[in-house]
Amino acid sequence: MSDNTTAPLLVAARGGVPSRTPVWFMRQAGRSLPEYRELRKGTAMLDACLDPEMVCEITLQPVRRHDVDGAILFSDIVVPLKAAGVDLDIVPGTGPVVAKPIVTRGDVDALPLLEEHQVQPVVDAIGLLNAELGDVPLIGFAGAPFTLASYLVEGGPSKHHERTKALMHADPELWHALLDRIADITAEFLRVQVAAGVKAVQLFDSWAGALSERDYREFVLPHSARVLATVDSVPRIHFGVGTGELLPAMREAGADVVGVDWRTPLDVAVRRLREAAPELPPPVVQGNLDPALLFAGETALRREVDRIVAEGRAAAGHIFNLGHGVLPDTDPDMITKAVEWVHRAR
Ligand SMILES: Cc1c2[nH]c(c1CCC(=O)O)Cc1[nH]c(c(CCC(=O)O)c1C)Cc1[nH]c(c(CCC(=O)O)c1C)Cc1[nH]c(c(C)c1CCC(=O)O)C2
Repeated sequence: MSDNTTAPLLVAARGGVPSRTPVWFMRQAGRSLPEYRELRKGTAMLDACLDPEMVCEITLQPVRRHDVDGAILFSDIVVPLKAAGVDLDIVPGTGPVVAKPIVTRGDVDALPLLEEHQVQPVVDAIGLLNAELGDVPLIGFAGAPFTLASYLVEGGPSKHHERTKALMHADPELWHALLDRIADITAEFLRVQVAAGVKAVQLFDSWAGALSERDYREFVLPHSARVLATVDSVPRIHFGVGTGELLPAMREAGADVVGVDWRTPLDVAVRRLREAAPELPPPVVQGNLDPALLFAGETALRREVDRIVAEGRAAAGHIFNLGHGVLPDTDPDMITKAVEWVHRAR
């Protein structure tokens, strides 16, 4: 098995010069692929996530099909909560739904911690994957404390996160106790993945963009920082949606690579990161094709790919990705083409 030290994704993540611009797509494994839909027939999402052979096969599907430079472990941000014993499910078309949302101190104290044996199927899947993947690095991931807290407090997906923000401001002590507990679970889940052999990790704080920078720094950053500090032996990617105002703070939390959504051009993101922390090494970024542009036809898509590769040159390293996940109705051939164009762009 290779140690992937020359894999373009890992070279770029360290700010080096890769042999080609590395590219992978968030949600590359999943509903855009007919072979995924076929395999998942009759198996619930969370059951699939805890079946090592299925996790291995679904993780490999986009690697075989698209020639991407990274494999993202097929799982979900709520898997460690479910494995630890939280009563929740992933409802098709809705997302994670929690049976008993968190309201009181008693609810927080009752949140279980994660024990390694509870995610043994994920450990087994990582073993199977590393035997199959060759030089393509496997990326592990977890949901960040704020995004997981939003599901636990709201009880499901939320547009405005009003219960979450109300708890944060009305009872900061309870809020910090909750995030502390979630950070323990998330940190343990990432630690287990790294020990099992993932080569990089991504911390998804998908909904952090709902916060002001002030609230992010006070109520979220210290907890995400504690999580990221536990996995400093591998490159750490930190991503959220709508986080143009938060990019320097998200880097400060301990990111080696800052994920950028499509709203902020990469050269602008790099300038913000540099200006906020001139003492740090030049920034490395990941992003940031708008997932909707995979529907725009070849001419428009190619133009966008070229623009993003050019803007990414402002960074010390650039990992090409979407600005958020692949949409379910995406034509997989457009993903394959986008990957080809990223690799050819000079
Ligand atoms: C917020 C969030 C979730 N899950 C995740 C996030 C963070 C990333 C983001 O911001 O999109 C992370 C996630 N979820 C999934 C992956 C797999 C790996 C990959 O990126 O390819 C990853 C990295 C699989 C999945 N997770 C889910 C699916 C779809 C379920 C299915 O195929 O039956 C997949 C492939 C379910 C899920 N899980 C979640 C949602 C909102 C949904 C969609 C619900 C729906 O519309 O049906 C919560």
